[in-house]
Parts: sequence; C-alpha cells; structure tokens
Amino acid sequence: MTTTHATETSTPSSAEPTVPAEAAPAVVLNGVRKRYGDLPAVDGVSLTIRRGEFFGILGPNGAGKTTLIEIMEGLRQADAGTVHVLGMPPWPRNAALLPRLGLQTQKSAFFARLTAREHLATVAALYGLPATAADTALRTVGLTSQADQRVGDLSGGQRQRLAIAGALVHQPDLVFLDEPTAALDAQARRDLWQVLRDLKAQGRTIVYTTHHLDEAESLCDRVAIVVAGSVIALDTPHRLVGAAHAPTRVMVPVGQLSTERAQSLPGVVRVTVEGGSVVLETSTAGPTLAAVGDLVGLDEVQTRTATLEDVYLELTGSEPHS
Ligand SMILES: Nc1ncnc2c1ncn2[C@@H]1O[C@H](COP(=O)(O)OP(=O)(O)OP(=O)(O)O)[C@@H](O)[C@H]1O
Repeated sequence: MTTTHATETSTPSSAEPTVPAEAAPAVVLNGVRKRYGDLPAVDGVSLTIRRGEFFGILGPNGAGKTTLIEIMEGLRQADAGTVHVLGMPPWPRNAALLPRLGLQTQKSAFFARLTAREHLATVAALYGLPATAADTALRTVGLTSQADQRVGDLSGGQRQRLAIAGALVHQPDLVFLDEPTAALDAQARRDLWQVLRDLKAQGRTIVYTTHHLDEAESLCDRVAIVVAGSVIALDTPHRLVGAAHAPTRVMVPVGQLSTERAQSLPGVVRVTVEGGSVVLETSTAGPTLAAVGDLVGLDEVQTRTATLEDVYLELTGSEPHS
C-alpha cells in the first residue's frame, strides 16, 4: 500500500519543539516506546496530530492504543522517545497543560453517591468553574433528564456519557477519548457522533480510540492503525480505502443468477451465497455490473464498495473486537 506511512518523519528529533507552544501541533510523538516487563506495548511510535484534527487510533485488543493515549495524556511515562502536547511535555504532570486537556479513560472515576449534576459540578469546581458548567456539559451529552439521578443508579451507557461530559466540562482545547462509544446503544452512539462533530466544528482537537470502524470512517480526519505497538498505517480513511485491494461486492437476489453463471462474468474473482444474495466479488465493478444488468436487470441489485473495515482486516488480519 503506497499511501500509508508506518511513521512520519517530518517531526523534529530534538527533545524540545522548534516552534512556539501556541503554534505547535496538538501532539508530536517521536520514537516513543513503552515496555511492560518483556512486552513492548508501544514500540517506537512517531506521529504528529494537527490542531483541530479528529484523529482515530485503531487496532486489535492489546495493540497498545490505551498505553499510547495514556502517554499523550501524561498519565504514563514513556520509556524512550519524546512527547509534546500543545507544545509541552505532558510528563511529569504539567499543571499548565491539565486545564487544556479533557480526558475520558476506560476506567473513569465518579463520585458514585452524588447525582450526575453534583458530580459534574464538583469536577467543574476543580477547574474553578461555576456549577452552571455542569448543566452545559449534561446538555451536551444528552443527560439533562438524568441530572438529579445518583451516578451509581445510571445505566452503563449513561455513565459512559457522564464520563465524556466530565472530559468536556472545562471546554478543553484537546480531548482524549478512549473507546467513548463502547457501551452505547445505536441511538446514543449516533447522538455522540454529533457531539463530537460539534466539538470539532468549535476548533477543538479530538484524539480517540474505537473498535467501531464505520464510526472512525465517518468521523476521523485521519486514523492510525496500531498493531503490536507499532503504527502500520496512518492516513485519511479515504486514502486508506482508495489504496486497499478489497474488492467491490455486487449482490444479486438468490434465484435470479446461478453461482456458475456469476463466476463466468467479467471481473468476478469469487462468488458466495450470503443472506439471500448471490455475492459477486469483483475487481472491476463497471464491467461486472454491466454484465449483471444485461442478464437480470439492476433493480434489485446492490453494491458495496470497500470500507475502512476491509482495509483494517487486510492490514491486521483480524476482526475488530468491541
Ligand atoms: N499496567 C500494565 N502492566 C502490564 N501489562 C500491561 C499493562 N497495561 C497494559 N498491558 C499490556 O500491554 C499491551 C497493550 O495494552 P493496551 O491496553 O495499551 O492495549 P489496547 O490496544 O488499548 O487494547 P484494548 O483494545 O483491548 O483496550 C497488552 O498486551 C496489555 O496486556
């Protein structure tokens, strides 16, 4: 694949950034490594995340995504390499940086005996903000009707949204979200997409991990695919999909076209029967569709082009796990 880059080389290799902090990219990692005992969880990662970018970190379970994001957040110290966030090193804990970062982790902590509003008002107070900031954050994540419910009584998905509200309450420049949509139902997930799009429209930078590849394809400006601690691809979803070798699938209702006849059509590389359709995988969709159209018409024929999920499977050889 020619458009993917395992690493980026445009970042300076010195320990200090060469541009003023305010003009610096959101995140610059250079040769970052982290081991747990013998395990290289992050194995030499270099990348730059621009201001205002929506950046996705994808990869199989255990690939090192959380470790990488925790290093960016200043929650974990890298063993080697340099890390700059908004032009500053996040480790050791940087008091100037903290109010500008919003963090939602997989293990977000709550004041469980408080109500959702009290919890967020407490978080807001830590940043010196008035309690009204809590109501704004509750509204942002669609939890206004649960404002007076105890945190301990919220559903898993509602608690997840509260964790995201906690990351946004102080209107940070850079938001880190670790699998924010993992526990959400389909509607809540779509609602959160809009919240995240609105954040990006406000000029904030979002760095997030997900196992939902459709979501990453829809939301992210760029994604990094991480396998065994290394970035094996980094580009826009569009360019990654464009460079993929995944075939287009043409689906014809069963009974209209035999599998033998389908196999003989131009461009067809594989034929299967799935979910009531004869599925023709083709490397040249135009000639295949024209031939199908001549034989059975195109009224009930569906096509599916390559997606980020196809690219992911091609590169990682594994299914995404949620
Ligand atoms: N504190 C730790 N001590 C020892 N090993 C750890 C620790 N944290 C993570 N690991 C290991 O490091 C590797 C990377 O873990 P990490 O949580 O960063 O992966 P991930 O890509 O976020 O996975 P997932 O998608 O399952 O959340 C895994 O093999 C994990 O078991």
